[in-house]
Amino acid sequence: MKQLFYNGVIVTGENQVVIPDGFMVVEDGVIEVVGTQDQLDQFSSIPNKVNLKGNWLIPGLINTHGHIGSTLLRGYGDDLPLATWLETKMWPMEAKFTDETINAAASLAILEMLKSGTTTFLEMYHLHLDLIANLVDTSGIRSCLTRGMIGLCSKTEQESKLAEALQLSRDLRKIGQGRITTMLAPHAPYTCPPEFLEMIVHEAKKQHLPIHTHLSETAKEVSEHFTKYGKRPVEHLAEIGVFDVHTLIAHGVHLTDEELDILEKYQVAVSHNPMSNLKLGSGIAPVGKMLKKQILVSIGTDSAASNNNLDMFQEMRMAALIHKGSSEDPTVVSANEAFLMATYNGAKALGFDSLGLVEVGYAADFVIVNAEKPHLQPNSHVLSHLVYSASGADVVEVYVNGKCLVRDGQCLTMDEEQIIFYANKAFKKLYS
Ligand SMILES: CSC[C@H]1O[C@@H](n2cnc3c(O)ncnc32)[C@H](O)[C@@H]1O
Ligand SMILES: [Zn+2]
Repeated sequence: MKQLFYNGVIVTGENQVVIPDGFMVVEDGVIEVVGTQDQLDQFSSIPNKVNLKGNWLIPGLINTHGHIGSTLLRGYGDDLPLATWLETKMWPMEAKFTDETINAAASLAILEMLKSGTTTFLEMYHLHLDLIANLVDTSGIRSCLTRGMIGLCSKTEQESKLAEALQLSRDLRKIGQGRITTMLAPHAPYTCPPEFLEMIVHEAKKQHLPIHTHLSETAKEVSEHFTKYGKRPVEHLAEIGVFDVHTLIAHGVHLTDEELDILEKYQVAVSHNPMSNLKLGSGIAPVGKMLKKQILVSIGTDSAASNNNLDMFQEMRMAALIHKGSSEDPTVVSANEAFLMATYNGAKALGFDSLGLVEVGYAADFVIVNAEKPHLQPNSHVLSHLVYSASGADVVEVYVNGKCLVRDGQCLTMDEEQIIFYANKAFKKLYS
């Protein structure tokens, strides 16, 4: 089906050119034409027309790191450092999770992400990934699903976790009409002994699967790693061969210049999670240095338990602001760089081809932002407003593969009232 979107402001291409009087033609989920209003006559016979009414049409946002399975732990365990938070709050609670908890948590998260303009997300989780995949399927969102593996267990258990991850990888890719991809996800070097990481690398190479892992999130974990192994985590993973396959690391807060050189050499991609890093008191990632080195930096929210929301506009804004403050240099992470990090860089980090831009030949994953909001006036500096002023609450419509998933701020594929009811019901059961 051909669709014509006209009378809009379109943010297009890798350089984020703003077309003030733009239109776009989509056919079978792919962007076919992007042009200016004066060329519109040739397309007037297309029967399915959407008047953008001067609103802004931008690429869908891409969240490259999170744990939507733990969304019901939002607000539980605030104001703690990572290790205490994981050991005394997250892990004991996650041990009580049932399929009902995961369904409620993941539905709530997908609803929140779609309504705030996220069209693709990466999930690292160890429980009921099959249920999460079904929600991806029915909601229409796009996802990279990774079965998180903690290797603090016997070799037999490690083998069974890896076997499950490989089986899930095969099965989940068949769901969601091509919208689901997978990676192998060792949780972190401090929860995955070297022999377990070697097993994972072996399979990743054999199955041509990328690797996703938490890395160097806190100073504590890095210093404990050095005491245990006599080297820093990045060197450790490089020696084990993790970076021989495409790797996306989450966080990368505590990295030396030598470690950044290694990440650059192996073209390791980074998911920058500034809000979670601030909330857990982990620190500020050296993103300015990463960008100078041409390291691919994308943006993730981490979970609602450490953020505490999944709004990629807010995350993008934080990514653009925080490095200016910490380096006392306002040129670090420009609005254009932050926007690219939240869109096209995310697509590349997750290994999706032809995704993350409003450009001919790209998947029609896009978002329409209400240009009439007071905080977006005067409405001429579109990219600046998108990064420094907008939030997910400004999103009015969301499309994935050309299919409308959110219209007038309402999700068409999910029952909001029911999801909120079940989230609170599951939450009460969990805490009773
Ligand atoms: C086994 S994969 C999921 C596992 O990761 C935990 N988690 C959530 N946020 C973080 C983080 O910032 N660093 C490390 N681990 C994290 C989550 O609670 C699950 O147990
Ligand atoms: Zn995480």
